[in-house]
Amino acid sequence: MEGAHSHYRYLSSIIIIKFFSLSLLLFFTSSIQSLESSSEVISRFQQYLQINTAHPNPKYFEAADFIISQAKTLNLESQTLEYVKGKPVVLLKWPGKNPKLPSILLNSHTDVVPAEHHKWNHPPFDAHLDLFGNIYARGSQDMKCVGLQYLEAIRRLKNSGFEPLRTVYLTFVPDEEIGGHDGAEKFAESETFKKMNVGIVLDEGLASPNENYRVFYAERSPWWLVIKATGVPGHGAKLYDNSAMENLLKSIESVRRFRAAQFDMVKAGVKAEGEVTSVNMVFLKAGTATPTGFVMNLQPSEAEAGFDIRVPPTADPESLEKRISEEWAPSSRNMTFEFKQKASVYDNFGKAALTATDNSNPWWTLLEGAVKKANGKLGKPEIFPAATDARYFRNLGLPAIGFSPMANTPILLHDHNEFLNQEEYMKGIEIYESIIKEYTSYVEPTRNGASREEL
Ligand SMILES: CSCC[C@H](NC(C)=O)C(=O)O
Ligand SMILES: [Zn+2]
Ligand SMILES: [Zn+2]
Repeated sequence: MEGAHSHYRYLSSIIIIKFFSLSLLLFFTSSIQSLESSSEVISRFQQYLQINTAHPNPKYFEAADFIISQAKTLNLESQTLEYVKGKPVVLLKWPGKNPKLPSILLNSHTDVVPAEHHKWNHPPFDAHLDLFGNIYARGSQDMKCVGLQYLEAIRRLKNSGFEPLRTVYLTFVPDEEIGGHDGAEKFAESETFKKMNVGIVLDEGLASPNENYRVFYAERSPWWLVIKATGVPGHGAKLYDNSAMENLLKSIESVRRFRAAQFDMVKAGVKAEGEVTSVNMVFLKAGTATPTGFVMNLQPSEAEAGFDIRVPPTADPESLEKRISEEWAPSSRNMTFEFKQKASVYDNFGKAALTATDNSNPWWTLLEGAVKKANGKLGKPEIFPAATDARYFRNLGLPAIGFSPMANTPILLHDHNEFLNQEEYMKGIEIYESIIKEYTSYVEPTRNGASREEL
């Protein structure tokens, strides 16, 4: 009896051991499989990063060919629009089951800012993957990551058999880094865009050093101001009023007082970066130059300075214009001014270009829900401090949300050694998978509670 019992125990332990080794084997096989597929995903990201699309000579057609080849593997419709020669806009389409419903536009730009190669630890177009999983490349954060994450999310959805109700469009646009005038601006004004019947646009955001993704509902308008002073020239040893330098310095003092007051509100935590008007002097031009240097004993008759000003959509642009003409460049002090760029804070209908972040905007609520479902956390919605292509869509009165899913990542756009960790990149794909699923499945409810789709 005793022997039979121990024999039974022996057999059952063998069965248990076999069961565990089989599960272990299955576990490792599936990990290896997912490791393989994630390495393919990362390798596609590296390929895109390796295409040098830096200004002033971006390889736009190489980037377009790469995107189109990816689109083919996904069975997406593709077309290349060339509003300006040499500047392709690649438009991809994943048709929805109900083409009458407003569509979703996922936008990204293909260009990147130049890099000072010798100041990087890894060459900026090698897309080097280091031991920590960090991928170093210009564009890894701004914003080739987002462009390919959209595509990888679609790949996963397609592989799972998902079919969207709404149509998804993707645009890969040129020239964002130099203003977007020959890219997103022309596209947003086009007949093609009108026919797409877009309901919501997603565009770029910024990395977040903490666990909360940053998300943007508006942006500050760039005003690039040049002020010029003229004045009486004279001997460098003479004290007199109304020299060009003195006239310009009075303006600079006034600008600095304004700047400090705005910055103090940010420092005190009263306002966020995007909620104040920033002004930074970006050049100073004056003096009488000779081949051996500036003349030191001559007060020049002309002096000028340039300022990068960013105006939030919540600011009063008229009062800032008044300040510029009365305090920063008053004609009474022999001053003139011109704008190299002056984007309106209003949309085409004269309203502040803001995308609602409450339940009046279903796309906002859906985004919040989708990020949560994918185990991501959103920070408080912000005003983007600089300019993105999203402004061209908001100007048309469309909702546009700036979002680049990069948490726990230092903000390195336009910086040396820009990188993104591969795990963060993979997590971002899951986030977009969730967003695209929610967005494309959304059916607008009607007053009586039924959905428009049912009617
Ligand atoms: C004014 S067009 C240039 C666009 C650029 N965008 C970013 C994100 O740096 C900027 O705000 O300076
Ligand atoms: Zn960008
Ligand atoms: Zn940029």
